[in-house]
Parts: sequence; structure tokens; C-alpha cells
Amino acid sequence: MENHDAKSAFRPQGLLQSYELYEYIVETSVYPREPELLKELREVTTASHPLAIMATAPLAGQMLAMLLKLIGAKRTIEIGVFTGYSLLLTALNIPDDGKIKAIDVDRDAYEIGLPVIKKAGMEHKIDFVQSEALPILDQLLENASVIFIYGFSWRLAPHCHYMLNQGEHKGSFDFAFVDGDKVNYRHYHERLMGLLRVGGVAAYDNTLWGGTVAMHVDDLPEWRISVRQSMIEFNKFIAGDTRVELCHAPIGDGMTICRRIS
Ligand SMILES: C[S@@+](CC[C@H](N)C(=O)[O-])C[C@H]1O[C@@H](n2cnc3c(N)ncnc32)[C@H](O)[C@@H]1O
Repeated sequence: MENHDAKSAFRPQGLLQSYELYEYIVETSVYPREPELLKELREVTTASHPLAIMATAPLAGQMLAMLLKLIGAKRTIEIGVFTGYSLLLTALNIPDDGKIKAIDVDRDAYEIGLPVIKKAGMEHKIDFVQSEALPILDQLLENASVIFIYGFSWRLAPHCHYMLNQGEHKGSFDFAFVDGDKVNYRHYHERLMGLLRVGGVAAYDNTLWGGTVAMHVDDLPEWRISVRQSMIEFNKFIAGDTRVELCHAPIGDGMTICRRIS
């Protein structure tokens, strides 16, 4: 296997055999139906960010939009926003009173796409949090809103009561799109199993990592190796996870779609 294959995730066609086949699909079925403001967001990203290729591919985006509609998603989580292609796409496919908890360490990238999100009238659905994703998911699971009620005991010693409104968000999300740091997918999955309702769906992007999961490690450039290993471990783990039904779709860079069943 030559190294150019190992880089295939960063070619527009992703895992498809040829650019011509990719072009055929997007020209026939994707671009003619892609909302104008998603196109605009793509263009703004390409013009403003050297890593525009990180944005979710419109072909995979179309499948996400279909999933959101099929399950009637209203409350969603997104890990890895970048300039907001998948975020705007999600916002466009949930109801007007739907809500997205969108988490990314990089606010600058989010702000590149924000004017387009505002133009689309979708900002009110989005709660963007600039942070590492893991602590935010933990907070949602714990939801420890602590109310201090100061009082005095018979000895006049102050004491306080803690009212822990624990777990309010447990099982309350319909959908999660995970496209952040790949090495944490396994940790994100554990949290999402608590946050998604039974019947809720999590979609994990890049799970074939340019096809490298099935390549020999000696044939790969250094920068591919650690994520490849994380993906191999995640794919193996999730395939055996009885809490979910799953579909490993070779779309884009590989997308694993899980439906929580217990
Ligand atoms: C592939 S991009 C996401 C693309 C996005 N879904 C789209 O449609 O444009 C990955 C994003 O994950 C973010 N990221 C990386 N590590 C993260 C972490 N630990 N927590 C939250 N976000 C993270 C990066 O800042 C980057 O914006």
C-alpha cells in the first residue's frame, strides 16, 4: 500500500474509488438539495481557514440530516464544531424549539461560520460552549446545581443545605454527532450512553480514518498512527457493545451510527 492511499481521507472523495464517482454523487444528489446557507458556510470556510477540509463532507451531512429527521431529533449534542457545517445542518433539521449543545475548544473557527448561522436564523437553537468536551459531558451527567441555604443551628453555627439536582440531563438527548478529537471517542461514548435517551442516536465520524484501520502500520506516515490505533480500539469496542445497535457506514471517512437500545 502506498502512502498516498493513507492520505485518502483528505481527498474530497474520501474512501470512494475515484473522484469521478464522488463528483457523480454530489452533483446528482447532494449539491442540488444542499441548502444555500450550508453552501455559503462551506464557501466561507474554504476562503477563511487553511484546514477547511476538516468540515463535515456534504455527502455525509446529507445522511446526518436524514437521520435527524427520521428520529425527530429535538435535543442534540455536537462534539467538534469547527466552523459549523454540521452544526448549521443540525439546526436546520430540528424543530424551532430544538436545542443543540455544541462543544469545541476553538471559538475562533466557530466565529467564522457564525454570521451564516445568524443569517439562517438558527442561532437561538445553539448553545456553544468553548471547552474540552469531556468535562462538559460530565457536567451534563452530574448537573450538580448546588443551592446554598444558609441557616443557623441551635448552637448558632452556620450550616448549609446542598440541593443537588442530579442527572437532570440523563437520557434527555435524542442525537449526538461526535467529530472532535478521535482519541477520546471511547470516553465520549460512555458519557453519551448516559445522556442519550433509549432510541437516541450517536454518529461518530472518521471511524475508518482514511482506510488506515485496515492498512499495515509500517505503510503509514507517522501522523496517522496514533489515531488509527484509537479508531481500531474504538471500532472493536463498539462492535461488541450490547447497549447499542450499530451501522458502520463507509461514507465520507467512515461513520459509525449507533442507536441506544438499553
Ligand atoms: C473535524 S473538526 C469538526 C468539523 C465539524 N463537525 C464541521 O462540520 O465542520 C474537529 C473539531 O474538534 C475540535 N476539538 C478537538 N479536540 C477537542 C476536544 N477535546 N474537545 C472539544 N473539541 C475538540 C477541534 O477544535 C475541531 O474544530
